[in-house]
Amino acid sequence: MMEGSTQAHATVEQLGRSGDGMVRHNGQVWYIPGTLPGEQLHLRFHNGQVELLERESSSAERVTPPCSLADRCGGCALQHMDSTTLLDWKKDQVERTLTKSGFTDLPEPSLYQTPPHSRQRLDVALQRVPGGMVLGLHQRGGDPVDMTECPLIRPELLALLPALRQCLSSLGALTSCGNLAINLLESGPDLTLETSAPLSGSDREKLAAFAREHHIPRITWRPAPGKMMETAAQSGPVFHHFGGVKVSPPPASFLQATQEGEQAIRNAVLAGLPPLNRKDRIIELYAGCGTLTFPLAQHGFVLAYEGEKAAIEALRTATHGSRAEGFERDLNRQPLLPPELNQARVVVLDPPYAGCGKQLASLLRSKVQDMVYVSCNPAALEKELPAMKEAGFAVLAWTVIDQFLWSTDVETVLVLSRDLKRIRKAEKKRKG
Ligand SMILES: C[S@@+](CC[C@H](N)C(=O)[O-])C[C@H]1O[C@@H](n2cnc3c(N)ncnc32)[C@H](O)[C@@H]1O
Repeated sequence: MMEGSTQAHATVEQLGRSGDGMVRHNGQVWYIPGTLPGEQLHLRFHNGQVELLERESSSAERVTPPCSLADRCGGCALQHMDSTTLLDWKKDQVERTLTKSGFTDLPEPSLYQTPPHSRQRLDVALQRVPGGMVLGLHQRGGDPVDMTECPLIRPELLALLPALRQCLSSLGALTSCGNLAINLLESGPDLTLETSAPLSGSDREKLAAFAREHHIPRITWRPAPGKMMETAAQSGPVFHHFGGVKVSPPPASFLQATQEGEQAIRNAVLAGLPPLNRKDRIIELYAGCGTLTFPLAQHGFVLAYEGEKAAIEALRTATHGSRAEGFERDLNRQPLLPPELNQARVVVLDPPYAGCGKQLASLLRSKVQDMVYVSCNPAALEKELPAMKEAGFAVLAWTVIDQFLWSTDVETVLVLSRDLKRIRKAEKKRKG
């Protein structure tokens, strides 16, 4: 045995937020990737690190990962867990967050899990290696793993990867590493490429030929995240429908990860609206380019706010003839104020991963009685829910959507109200 190293046996108590099994040793907490609650482990502790020597028992919830890259690729932390148990684990996380924030006596949640082969949005790292190009997700804290298979993504995306890899490895602009975002839109895959050096004329010709051959309507290039984008190749129009309305999403725009998840979110949001007249105003915050706006516009008049210029421009262009109006606004710098919010019969919000920041306080100070909150991050919810409880809101319904299968991410739709009549009605319905 090496100096300073000790060995011990421990049982995994629970999964941590990153999906790793948690054990205790000498009063300290350790996380072991690839292990599940109840499993007994033989561990070695050395230099402040833990090493799994042997998994001595297997949980009944353990399954064989469907992907041979599962132990390396950073995309899926929990492929070794039965997916029904995984959905339950995600539900428990949200439930714990709600109860911790004071929302007890909760209604039964609705649960939804997206199937394999459904991911329509992909963000992959590119790395030049001797003889070719690696295209894939990073291993945890390491290099990208070549995506030679993936049971998560849509089959048409997987089928495109070999030709894409070949095309990208022929580009002079990819001297070392880069990034590629793909949104699979109705018009076809929409590609946004970042490269380590500028695109040459010959690179552009190669991308244009690739776009024509593989029916890729648009390939956009930018030198780095946040930098100006330019179209590198365009072989046709770019479009997608949201709630029956045709939108032309900008490059690298936000798109829900799967169509099935998008539909589950939309259904939960629409089911959570209070009774509305068509004249009633719905204020939608963080609207993107209209995923929820146009379905909502069939129930009331939507005032949609979004901070990203290109996204709100796409939304505004598509609003002609619909019952929605779009506004560009950075809701952190310039949150909607109570007098603006008070005109809404209901507020629907779908903030980014970090949550809704400064916007929340003014929302809670307003007279708004009903909200539908879409969250992709229980940790952000944990920060924000206590203030909602304090401001008198009750949870009328909650839906947990496992849109990111085999990962630890979880999407939640919360229907919140402080309208006592509506709360009582919902309670009566639930209990009686
Ligand atoms: C989770 S996405 C939801 C988008 C849309 N609801 C959908 O389902 O496609 C969050 C959106 O918030 C926008 N956003 C992020 N920070 C913002 C801010 N400070 N002000 C306004 N919008 C912001 C992003 O551009 C993104 O479109």
